[in-house]
Amino acid sequence: MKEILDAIQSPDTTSEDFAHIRLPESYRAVTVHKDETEMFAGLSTREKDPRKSLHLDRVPLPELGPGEALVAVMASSVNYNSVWTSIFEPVSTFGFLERYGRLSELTRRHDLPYHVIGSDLAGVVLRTGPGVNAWRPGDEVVAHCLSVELESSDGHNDTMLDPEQRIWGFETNFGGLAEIALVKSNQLMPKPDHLSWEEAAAPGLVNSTAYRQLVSRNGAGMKQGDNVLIWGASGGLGSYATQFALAGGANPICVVSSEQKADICRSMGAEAIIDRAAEGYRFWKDERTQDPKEWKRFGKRIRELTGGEDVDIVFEHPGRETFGASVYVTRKGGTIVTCASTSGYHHEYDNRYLWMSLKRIVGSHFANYREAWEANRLIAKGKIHPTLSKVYALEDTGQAAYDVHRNLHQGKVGVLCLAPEEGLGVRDPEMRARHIDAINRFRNV
Ligand SMILES: C/C=C/C(=O)SCCNC(=O)CCNC(=O)[C@H](O)C(C)(C)COP(=O)(O)OP(=O)(O)OC[C@H]1O[C@@H](n2cnc3c(N)ncnc32)[C@H](O)[C@@H]1OP(=O)(O)O
Ligand SMILES: NC(=O)C1=CN([C@@H]2O[C@H](COP(=O)(O)OP(=O)(O)OC[C@H]3O[C@@H](n4cnc5c(N)ncnc54)[C@H](OP(=O)(O)O)[C@@H]3O)[C@@H](O)[C@H]2O)C=CC1
Repeated sequence: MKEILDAIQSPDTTSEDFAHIRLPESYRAVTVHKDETEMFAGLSTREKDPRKSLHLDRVPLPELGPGEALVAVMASSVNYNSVWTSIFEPVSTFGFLERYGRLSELTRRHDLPYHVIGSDLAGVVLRTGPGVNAWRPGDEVVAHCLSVELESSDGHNDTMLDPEQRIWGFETNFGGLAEIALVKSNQLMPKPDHLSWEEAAAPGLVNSTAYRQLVSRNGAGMKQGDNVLIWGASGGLGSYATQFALAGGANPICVVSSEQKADICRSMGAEAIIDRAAEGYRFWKDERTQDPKEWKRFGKRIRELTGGEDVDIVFEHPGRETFGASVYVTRKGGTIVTCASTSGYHHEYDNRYLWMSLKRIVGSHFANYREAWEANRLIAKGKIHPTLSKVYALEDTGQAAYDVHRNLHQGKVGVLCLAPEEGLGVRDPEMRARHIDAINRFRNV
């Protein structure tokens, strides 16, 4: 591994050198174990501790197949899907690996008693498999997390609709929280030159998801002037949704749960901010009963902030706890676009407010290659910035996932994999200098 790291850090290493570099037989990777899927049985979601289930193991290097690439991972980031994996909710990810393993001889590699997790990376291509022409050893890359087979016609208008669509490092093995990752070559995109490895690894999954959910015509198709209600506006998804709304001439109404988070939203340029903790909204009276008076109080607050207007788009992901309110506060003809259900996946809302006011609920999930590419291009052009707050060592990934699970973090939490320290990998210092305040906005807050 030292030879690989030295090659990456030397400016003189050629693609040819990378192509001939010796690959190790094994590498260090963050895993969950199949024989531990019941370890949290009987505990509440909150009590399930990722620090107990995430392991740093040495695992064998997988064989490289056609259309694939092995990438030396310099840095990765924690996504909420890794939290779900680590607490074995809503289902154990080993079911995904078993199902994928049944597909073909090649996919059988993924069905193992351990799952190498992680759905983001920034690093360097080490080897490419047969049929890969667009990428070469030595290319500095980030990887998006859409894995598709594309053997069916269904996915050929929009690859997210492929019946064999999977999220890499969640529904496939050999993910990015490791020293080496296995990806399909159509997951690769150029690493933005002005960012360090850990900064480049931070946006990927959430930036692409927020782009499809909010900006793309496959999602809400946001336009200039739209009022956009953004739940968790300083979190992983929300910190990018807020930037897209501002950059696209829309008006974000940012919901957060502390004054500190409100300050971060202000520093991004948002003006309309609701501190849900300070204002004490209780959309549910008890486990089964919602309180429409609270939806109305929330809607009034939005109208105060917008000069009397309701929201065109709700950027939804908390799910059960907020969904009834989200449907209520959307304007006539508006859109509730949802990609998750962090607080519970059985939603309840009053359907009269949906049909009588001609509102739409749109489901959105990750992004196709083109959408991920467009989202990454905006990062590379310095129009949208990483929201990295804190960086952990690979061996501390359990703590990093714990922070995200307990909502102790801001923006994104990074993980150094092969990178020995933060700040490496910047290839365009001039451009970086122009954007340094925005790049560092979330650091250490
Ligand atoms: C990028 C980051 C993203 C995120 O972070 S998202 C958040 C994390 N993700 C999650 O929380 C989602 C985790 N996944 C799940 O919970 C489950 O994954 C799903 C609920 C999404 C799906 O569950 P399943 O059991 O895989 O699907 P089924 O459809 O209930 O069962 C599969 C069997 O049911 C058959 N079936 C499907 N549709 C129908 C139908 N309409 N009528 C009859 N049968 C149907 C299939 O064919 C198949 O059958 P056969 O088992 O024999 O292969
Ligand atoms: N389908 C897809 O493609 C994707 C789905 N996801 C899913 O989206 C969800 C959020 O992911 P991500 O943004 O990265 O996570 P984060 O934890 O980084 O951010 C979520 C934010 O939501 C807010 N929040 C949490 N719980 C509640 C609640 N009960 N009510 C209101 N607000 C709440 C919090 O902000 P605050 O406390 O400040 O209000 C928090 O910062 C996860 O479930 C994840 O799995 C993520 C990416 C892609």
